Amino acid sequence: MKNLLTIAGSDCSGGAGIQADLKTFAAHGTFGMSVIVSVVAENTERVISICDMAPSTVADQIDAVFEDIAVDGVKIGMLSGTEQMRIVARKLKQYRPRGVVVDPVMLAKGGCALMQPEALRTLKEEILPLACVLTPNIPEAEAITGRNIITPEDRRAAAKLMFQMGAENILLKGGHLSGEAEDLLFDGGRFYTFTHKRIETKNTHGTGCTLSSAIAANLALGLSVPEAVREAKEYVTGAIEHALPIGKGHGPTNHFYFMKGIRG
Ligand SMILES: Nc1ncnc2c1ncn2[C@@H]1O[C@H](COP(=O)(O)OP(=O)(O)OP(=O)(O)O)[C@@H](O)[C@H]1O
Ligand SMILES: Cc1ncc(COP(=O)(O)O)c(N)n1
Repeated sequence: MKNLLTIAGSDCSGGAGIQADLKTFAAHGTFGMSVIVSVVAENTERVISICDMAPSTVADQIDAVFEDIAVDGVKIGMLSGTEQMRIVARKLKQYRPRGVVVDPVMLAKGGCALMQPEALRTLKEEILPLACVLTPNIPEAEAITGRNIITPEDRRAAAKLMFQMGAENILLKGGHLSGEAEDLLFDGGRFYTFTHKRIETKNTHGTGCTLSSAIAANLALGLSVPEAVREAKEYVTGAIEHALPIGKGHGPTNHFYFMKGIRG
């Protein structure tokens, strides 16, 4: 059994954040653990409030996991502010886990900021270089690189820039493009594309969380980065195809669509 840790925010409505990550880890047959960095009161329609954990509470949770359990992979999601980023960076430098996937979460679907804008510099300087795989969507990549990303050439240039900034592999997600949902991977040498036709649905709450934790699980299970991304793309596509019409807004991805009776 591989042991996977998510360091992220809690989504009480179960569709994104820690909850999506733990469901993804379970669906990959791995043992999921969680360090809660922020408690987000949110649902499929809106974010009501965000309560950040004290940095010492984040540090204690990370210590509790690493002093006791062998960690085979880590996914980092929502880190709301500079202090939370600094403590996570310090602890990961101390424990040096393999296979860290960083999803640089900035906004919820409804547009609410999940990362304070002034934390962008710390994200770039302290979190991004920890990434074995960095998984920005297009607006996140624009914020990180400071460039507009419109054409396919812009996407390749942005990926190269994020590689130079210290991430080992960059997966630039295409959920925000029009047309096909095409994700672009750059490993410092080659580009790979992973494409699926766009699924017409409003139920896309937690797609980015699902994809990044599936990549972390696949890496821990021994796949190479391109294989881990290819399998994770298949997983998230299925989870969107069968997404659940739960709630009044953007319903959640479905992690158990292959199980009898849990269908969208
Ligand atoms: N409507 C869709 N049809 C097919 N694939 C999609 C669709 N929307 C997103 N995806 C895929 O889902 C994955 C997550 O991409 P996306 O760009 O939506 O991430 P994100 O914006 O970070 O997610 P989140 O909204 O959870 O923060 C990518 O592989 C993307 O191509
Ligand atoms: C705690 C938490 N982490 C991440 C997201 C992003 O997911 P989405 O953009 O699908 O709402 C979220 N809404 N909440």
